[in-house]
Amino acid sequence: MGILEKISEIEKEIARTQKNKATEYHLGLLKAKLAKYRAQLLEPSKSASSKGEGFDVMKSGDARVALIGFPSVGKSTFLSLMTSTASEAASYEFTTLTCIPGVIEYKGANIQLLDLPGIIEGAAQGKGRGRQVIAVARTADVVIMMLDATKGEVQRSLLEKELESVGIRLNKHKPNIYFKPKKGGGISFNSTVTLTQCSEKLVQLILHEYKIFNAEVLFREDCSPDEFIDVIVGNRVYMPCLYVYNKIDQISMEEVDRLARKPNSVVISCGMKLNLDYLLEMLWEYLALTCIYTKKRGQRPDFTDAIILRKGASVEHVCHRIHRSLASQFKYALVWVSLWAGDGRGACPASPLHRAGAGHSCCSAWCPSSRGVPAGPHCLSHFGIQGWPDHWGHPPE
Ligand SMILES: Nc1nc2c(ncn2[C@@H]2O[C@H](COP(=O)(O)OP(=O)(O)OP(=O)(O)O)[C@@H](O)[C@H]2O)c(=O)[nH]1
Ligand SMILES: [K+]
Ligand SMILES: [Mg+2]
Repeated sequence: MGILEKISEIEKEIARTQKNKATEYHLGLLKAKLAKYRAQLLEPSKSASSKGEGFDVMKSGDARVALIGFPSVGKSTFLSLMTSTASEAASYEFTTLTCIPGVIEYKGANIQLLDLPGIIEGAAQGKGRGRQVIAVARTADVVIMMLDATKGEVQRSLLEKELESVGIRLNKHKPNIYFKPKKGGGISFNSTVTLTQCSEKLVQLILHEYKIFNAEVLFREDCSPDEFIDVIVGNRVYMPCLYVYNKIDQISMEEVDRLARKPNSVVISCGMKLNLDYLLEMLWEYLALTCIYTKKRGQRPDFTDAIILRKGASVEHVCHRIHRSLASQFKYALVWVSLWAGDGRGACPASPLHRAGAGHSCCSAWCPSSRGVPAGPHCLSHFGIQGWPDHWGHPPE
């Protein structure tokens, strides 16, 4: 039996096994087996590596964002709109066949945006260019999962499943489990919290499946067996993901409202340039970047020249960015925190959007001020608005 068949056998068995106390160990074991086969599947075969051609785009700028989605959801249209790079867009599927990089300039940062071929169900197993696309996704700082607002929710769960199956964990944090394989001494198991999903016995069974008989395990969080397996397997990528529903010009305002309220989601129309500036703000937040400006005594900082670092960066990081030898001779720093730069939301004078005075006249977030009140056209910010769907009524002033 091939690996694909083994995987599908196990998946079927998991599906038909009722989840209860009596089957807990059996299910745990099945999941461990499944993770093992999937890992085998992803081991680069010699023939597959040669197919990576054209996808080896150099990382550049302050951060990298990958566009993942089914064919014809508007990924290339989006790249052409947000960057100075043109990527061919057309109404037929698989217009884009390779990875096309562009640069978004925002708040003084250069964000590399990667347009990629559409992926389909089975991508992780090598259908279409799925494997290469997913390999690129793993190198990104944030994934934008672009979805067609006119199509059903199933596209979202299918894509999530594809990414899950290759070890990409979306909007999840690394499980707080300490795990250290040892040379001897058996398995020592401890937890600092009450566990409701895993037990010592289950942990042992799973470890044995991986032929690990000596290890130290400490649960600091009430994790599931899947999360524990992730820790053993190791090479998981924990990545922020923004779900972007495009083509909202084609759906009703009620539907737009429903989609916009989903977690980690933004609604846009590339065709009519709706809500793109809000998307940029969200992207900035998900990238967790921060602008740092240096200033001379008695002078204002130069807001057009930022040092871009990840949030949480220290003064030492800043020193290293300025010059390699600075940190070792460093004495002290005066640090100001500016409110508009601090939360990444306010009007940043360095933002090309704000400087150009584009849009942003109405509330940019999805109606944070009108909880419970149905959303309307006033909730959408514009990015040089290019039309307005008639079926939404009057556009905002
Ligand atoms: N109505 C509407 N059409 C859009 C919008 N954005 C893109 N399109 C159209 O959708 C079609 C597909 O756009 P592409 O940008 O080629 O989509 P893609 O995701 O790059 O497609 P592949 O490269 O084939 O995977 C084109 O005909 C676009 O004009 C939008 O906001 N509204
Ligand atoms: K297309
Ligand atoms: Mg495309």
